[in-house]
Amino acid sequence: HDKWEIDPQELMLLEELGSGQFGVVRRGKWRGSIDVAVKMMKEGTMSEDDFIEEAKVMTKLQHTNLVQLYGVCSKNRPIFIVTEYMRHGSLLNYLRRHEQSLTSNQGLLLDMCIQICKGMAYLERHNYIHRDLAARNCLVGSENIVKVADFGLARYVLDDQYTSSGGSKFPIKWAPPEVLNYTRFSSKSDVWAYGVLMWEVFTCGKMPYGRLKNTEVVEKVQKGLILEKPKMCYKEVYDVMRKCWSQLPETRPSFRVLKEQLVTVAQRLLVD
Ligand SMILES: Cn1cc(-c2ccnc(-n3ncc4cc(C(C)(C)C)cc(F)c4c3=O)c2CO)cc(Nc2ccncn2)c1=O
Repeated sequence: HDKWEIDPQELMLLEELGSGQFGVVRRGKWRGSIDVAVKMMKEGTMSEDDFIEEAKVMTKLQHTNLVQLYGVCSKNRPIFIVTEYMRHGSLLNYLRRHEQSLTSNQGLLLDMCIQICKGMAYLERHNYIHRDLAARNCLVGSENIVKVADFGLARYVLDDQYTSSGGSKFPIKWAPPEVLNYTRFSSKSDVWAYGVLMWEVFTCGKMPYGRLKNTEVVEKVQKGLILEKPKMCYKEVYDVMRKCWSQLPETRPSFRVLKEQLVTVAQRLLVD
């Protein structure tokens, strides 16, 4: 019995949550009571057989700050990917919608960053690379729980506009020099993206580098230009962000080290 195979008859599909990279995603109920999100994979968007193989590994990645993959319905087409449901949707939309209340609450913003860092430190420990970490790919649940979503899925996207660094959908603004030049992904390229994600959090969802075109960002990043300190961000927090943007991957801290630094900063700031 394949543990990661879900019987579609045990699923009840409810309202649409949005349409992501691979097609429509709907809220659902699994076995009558478990809240789930169901991705219904549009044909031709993903290398399905490779993904189904990888799903066996992904279901084993379990952490409070990772959106849990419950399993797949792979016996018919389109295939369904069934995950944990997060009621407040993407972190990017959440930041933009709650900007007023969030600007005065640095403690909460820092806590969100620490939660994501914990999820990423778990992936790092398991030598698992996200490849598209950004606020749009994190989700918010009840009680300000934040989780990393869609980790590792980038490997199965068939759209070259997304996969090639020259493509229109490639996440240039979250990519370090070694990814821009050689598409060399690693946990340290995830760390660079995490620094940009921290910047997104402390600007309540602004677009990094504003209206600069991707080509201009590539040039500036390679020259060592980095994102400026968000107005409402403590200097100690910005100092951590900057470490994520070291030109050389080996000089960037690991997520394990980042988590310790952020917790220390939080303790010092929130005591005062
Ligand atoms: C689990 N989950 C997923 C989603 C949801 C909905 C639509 N598209 C997506 N997305 N978004 C982004 C995305 C990105 C990728 C990359 C390979 C990394 C490029 C691959 C995906 F497959 C998705 C996807 O499916 C999601 C994210 O997987 C929304 C939820 N929740 C809510 C709640 C309220 N309103 C809206 N959504 C939720 O709980």
